[in-house]
Amino acid sequence: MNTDRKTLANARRVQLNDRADLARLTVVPQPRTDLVTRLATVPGLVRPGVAHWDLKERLPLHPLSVENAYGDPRLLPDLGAAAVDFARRMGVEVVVGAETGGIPLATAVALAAGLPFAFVRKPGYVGHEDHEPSVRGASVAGRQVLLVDDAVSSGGALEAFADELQSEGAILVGAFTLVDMRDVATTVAPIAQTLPIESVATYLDVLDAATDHGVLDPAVHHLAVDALVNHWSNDDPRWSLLDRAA
Ligand SMILES: O=C(O)c1cc(=O)[nH]c(=O)n1[C@@H]1O[C@H](COP(=O)(O)O)[C@@H](O)[C@H]1O
Repeated sequence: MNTDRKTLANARRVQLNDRADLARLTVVPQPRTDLVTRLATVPGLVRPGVAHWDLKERLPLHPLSVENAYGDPRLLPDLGAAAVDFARRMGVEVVVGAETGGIPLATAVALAAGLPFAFVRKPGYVGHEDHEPSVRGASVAGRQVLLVDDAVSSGGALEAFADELQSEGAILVGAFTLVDMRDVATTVAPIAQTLPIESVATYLDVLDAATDHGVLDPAVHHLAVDALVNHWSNDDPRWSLLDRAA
């Protein structure tokens, strides 16, 4: 018997007719630590070198190329499945991907949860026409939505996407991201302090796992975390130690 037929047979046995219940049976929960390790060891996601904070003070020392997670088609469904419990708890009716990095993940979440999918275009993106609708896909008006993005840091993007969704009449009940960088952000927008947000890993979790699995050198990691957590100033003499260690 193939997996789908087995799932259907189980669903009948326990008298589950609802599509969402059926989807729940097909989700294979993974210990979150395995998922963090898989994420942190995706080739190119954590770069071994050191870079200082960018001008907006948003990107930390090891800029992550989070979108590289989408280069592994076996990883994406498991990342999506990680949001299913959260979506249920929040009473989500539509999963909305934030352009662009949130869209593949949101697709995986919607499929895993058996929920409708939509995406919201990045506000102010050059090349968009003003008259184009900002939300595409399933209708979000009057429905409880989960916003999915690849990362949250200052919450600036979250705030802008929330405004777009609100203008379409959506009820934003939570956000799901791959990496939560609020742990190293210098400022966090009010919405990112109050909206329920669940993520696969924090930024520091990713660095820890990358170090444990040989992607990052432990000496670099130690100094980098110190710099991040204690917010070294730009003229801190310890930056030269970090440069030498890298
Ligand atoms: O394309 C981006 O805006 C982007 C580039 C980048 O290098 N890192 C990065 O996190 N982002 C996006 O920036 C947003 C998170 O940053 P905050 O707006 O500071 O929370 C998310 O929408 C990310 O997709």
